[in-house]
Amino acid sequence: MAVYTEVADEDLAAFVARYGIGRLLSYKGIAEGVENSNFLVHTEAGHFILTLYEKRVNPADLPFFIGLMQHLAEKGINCPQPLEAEDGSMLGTLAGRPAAMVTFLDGMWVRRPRLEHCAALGQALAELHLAGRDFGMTRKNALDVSGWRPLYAGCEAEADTVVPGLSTELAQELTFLEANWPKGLPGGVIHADLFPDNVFFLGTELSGLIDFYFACTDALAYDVVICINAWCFEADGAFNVTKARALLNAYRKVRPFTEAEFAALPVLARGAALRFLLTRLYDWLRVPPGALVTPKDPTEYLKKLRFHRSATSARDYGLDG
Ligand SMILES: Nc1ncnc2c1ncn2[C@@H]1O[C@H](COP(=O)(O)OP(=O)(O)OP(=O)(O)O)[C@@H](O)[C@H]1O
Ligand SMILES: N[C@@H](CCO)C(=O)O
Repeated sequence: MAVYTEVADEDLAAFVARYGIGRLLSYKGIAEGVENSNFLVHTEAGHFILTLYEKRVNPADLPFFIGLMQHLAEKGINCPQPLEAEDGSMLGTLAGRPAAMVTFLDGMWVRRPRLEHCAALGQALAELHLAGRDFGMTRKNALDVSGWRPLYAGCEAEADTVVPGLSTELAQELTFLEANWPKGLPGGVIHADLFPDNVFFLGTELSGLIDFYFACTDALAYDVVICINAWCFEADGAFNVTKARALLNAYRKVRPFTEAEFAALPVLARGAALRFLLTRLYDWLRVPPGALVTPKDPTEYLKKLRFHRSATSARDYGLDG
């Protein structure tokens, strides 16, 4: 479930009335998602998404996220467009939480992405990176290489209860990545969480990108390998190089890789795997008894990390140069 905050009907109706989108006709909580509370809101003007930002979102970051969605939507990216209230604000307060209304996007996320989905995603990611070039705000990636050690420290003592030997393996990986993390790669706005559940399709046509709440300023190629990890491994853990090739080739048709990015792919992919392994492990070790949200499996990302450790060049991801 992802409705952490209950909203009184009359409060919601008053909140909606500020947007000039007609009367509230109906609404319902959306079960998917884990970070924030989301509602599908139906008014005389159509359907909208209302998000109440929960504890893990820093309110100071909200102007960046909202401003970014607005910027990208204006550039033609299919992403939620924040609605402006009659007083000109795009952020309000509802039930004691910061809240925003955004446009509803049609489409469904794909449980088992095929080749054509991976290609469409690669193209859309490159378009997002180009559209973000002239966005005026920046946000440090809180989960970049400098953020991994504190996360590890929070898991170190119990990691071996999940997989024997995991604590040492993570420590060694972290030390390697801290010493070898690429610097000076082309940077800009990245989505940083473009997993299949954040990408909508109508058939094989990509119809929308959502959930910009990890977006930040970082190496563009890092966003690409986050996608390789999330889209190009099969359910049994096997890497599908054909899907990776399709994703990367579609991306580079829109924004070609530099030599340095090309060379950095394996190490970036290791870092991206470690980042999601650590956040999943951290959450896994802290599931409250009776929790309604099932934590995501950290070992899925351990397998991905081990695969990338065996990779030596961009060729292992299907690229020849
Ligand atoms: N603009 C939108 N248009 C249509 N549906 C949306 C939109 N935004 C969110 N949703 C729906 O709400 C669900 C949860 O949204 P989202 O992924 O942003 O939530 P979250 O709690 O931040 O999740 P996550 O755990 O992925 O960080 C989505 O799976 C989708 O069904
Ligand atoms: N996409 C993340 C979860 C929330 O953003 C993961 O799969 O670990």
